[in-house]
Parts: sequence; structure tokens; C-alpha cells
Amino acid sequence: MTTTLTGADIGARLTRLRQAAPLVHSLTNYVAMNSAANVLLAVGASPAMVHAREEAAEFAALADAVLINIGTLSPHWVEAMVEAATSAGEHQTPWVLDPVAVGATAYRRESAARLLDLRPSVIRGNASEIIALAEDGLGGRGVDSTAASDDAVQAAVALARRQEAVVAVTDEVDLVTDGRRLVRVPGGHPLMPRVTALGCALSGVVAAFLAADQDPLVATCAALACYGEAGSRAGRTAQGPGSFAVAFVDALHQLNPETLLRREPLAIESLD
Ligand SMILES: Nc1ncnc2c1ncn2[C@@H]1O[C@H](COP(=O)(O)OP(=O)(O)OP(=O)(O)O)[C@@H](O)[C@H]1O
Ligand SMILES: Cc1ncsc1CCO
Ligand SMILES: [Mg+2]
Repeated sequence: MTTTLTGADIGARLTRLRQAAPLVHSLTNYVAMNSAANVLLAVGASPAMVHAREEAAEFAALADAVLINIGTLSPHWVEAMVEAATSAGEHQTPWVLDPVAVGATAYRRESAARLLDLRPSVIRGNASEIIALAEDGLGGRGVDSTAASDDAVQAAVALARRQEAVVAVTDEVDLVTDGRRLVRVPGGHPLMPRVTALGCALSGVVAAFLAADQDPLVATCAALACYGEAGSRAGRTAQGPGSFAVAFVDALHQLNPETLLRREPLAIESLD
């Protein structure tokens, strides 16, 4: 059975997010911190980049959603991430894991495994990262993907079933699955992977949408669709990666439910 998610459905979720202005506690990497905060503000959320171990649990308890990104790890950060994820679990606060470059080193794999045990609501990565997580193996070229989202369908479904979580794989066409349903989200622009940390910022946007929705699969699709729409719009005026980054934040800020009405409905395919 296939149902759909229309542009109006996505617009309604964007409106809800902006009304709620969710506080997104972000433990993200040094590269992403500033751009991710600006992206979250542009979409209508309230970012806080708080990563000291001494306050991570307390802050996560205040937040509407939590983002944990392993991009620039060190032991103190990992302990803070474990504290924040544990606190999010205790408070039924949704949280997103971004497993940056998880296939690259044993330290990343071990740290990601500890975080997976704490049950993220959503895992968002590129194809190489999702394949590495699902197969507990190697993959990718540092933080960049060497695979396409279509190569990661089986891995994403298997990981979603094993973790009882939503898994999102981003690429030219994004994939979202909770192990029972599968959605393909087109959109975006080829300059997006040429701007660092746009994927990291997207994981924060997914967290913001989760805070305002009961269904994490639908919330994730809405986040990806809004991001893709803003990316397509920014690509119309950008001269290259530098001006794209600026145009993209402006496009996210200008995005409104009316502009989303023209989007093709997304098919929610049942895997049962
Ligand atoms: N070739 C492409 N065409 C259109 N959109 C793309 C393309 N590649 C990636 N995107 C979009 O870029 C955004 C970021 O996804 P990407 O897969 O680059 O994340 P990532 O590899 O984790 O990024 P980073 O590690 O730099 O933060 C997503 O919205 C995705 O849809
Ligand atoms: C470039 C880079 N290095 C570590 S994290 C990061 C941001 C993109 O994932
Ligand atoms: Mg990434």
C-alpha cells in the first residue's frame, strides 16, 4: 500500500515548527557549529550549541530535541554525548545521531556503537556512513560518501529495523525509512555537497521537526523536503559554493507553506 505526503502536509509541519520554535540542544562538530546554528535560526528553531560534559545532561533535559554529531570527537565530547543522549532518553526527548565518518576509524565506530545503544530517534547520514553503521564496517572517504543513496537501501532498512529508529540517507535523492515504510525525497542542488557541514546542519533541522511531530518518519521527510526545496531555490542564484551557502540560509528563511504547495507529493511505500 502506498500513501502520500503532500506539499500541504509538509507546509503544515513547517508552520508548526515555527510556532513551537523548538530549542535544539546541539552537540555538533567545530566545523558545523556556526553554520548549523544559522540554519536552525533560518528555519525557525532555537539552537544552543552546548557540549561540556558537566552540563550536557541538564541541558538536554531542558531541550525540545537533541542533536549528536560525531564529526570532531575527543573523549570529553563523547562522554558529554553519552550524558546528553541518556538524559534525552529519560525525558522522552527525541534525538538525532549524525554518524560523521563512522567508517573511518575504530574510535568512531566504538563511539557510535555506544550512542546507538542509547536509542536515537533518527539516524541521518550519507550513504557510506549508513552502510558502515549497518554492517559494522568501513566505508566513505573521510567525511564524504563514496556510495549513492540507492546503494544504501538495504542497509538503511536493516539498520532501522535493528535500532527501531528512522534512518535517513542523504544524496541527490534522499531515502527515509523506519523499517516498515520507505520514502524517496528528491530536491536539493549539486552544490550542496560542495559546502561543508550542510549535512550536519540538516541533522539539526531534522531534530527541530521531530520536536513538533508525533510521527518521526513524517517529521524527517518534512525536514528533508524543506531542505531540498531551499537548496533548489538557492541554486538558482548561486555563483558557486560560497554564494550558495549565503543564498541557502536566505532561502530557508524565506520558505513558506505556499511555496511548498507546488511540490510533487512524496510516496510513502509500505515494506510489509
Ligand atoms: N548531488 C546532490 N544533488 C542534490 N542535493 C544533494 C546532492 N548531494 C547532497 N545533496 C543534499 O545535500 C544535503 C546534505 O547531504 P549530504 O549527503 O551532502 O550530507 P553529508 O555528506 O552528511 O554532509 P556533511 O558531512 O558535509 O555535513 C541533503 O539535503 C542532500 O539532499
Ligand atoms: C569537514 C569535517 N571534518 C570533520 S566534521 C566535518 C564537517 C562535515 O562533515
Ligand atoms: Mg555528514
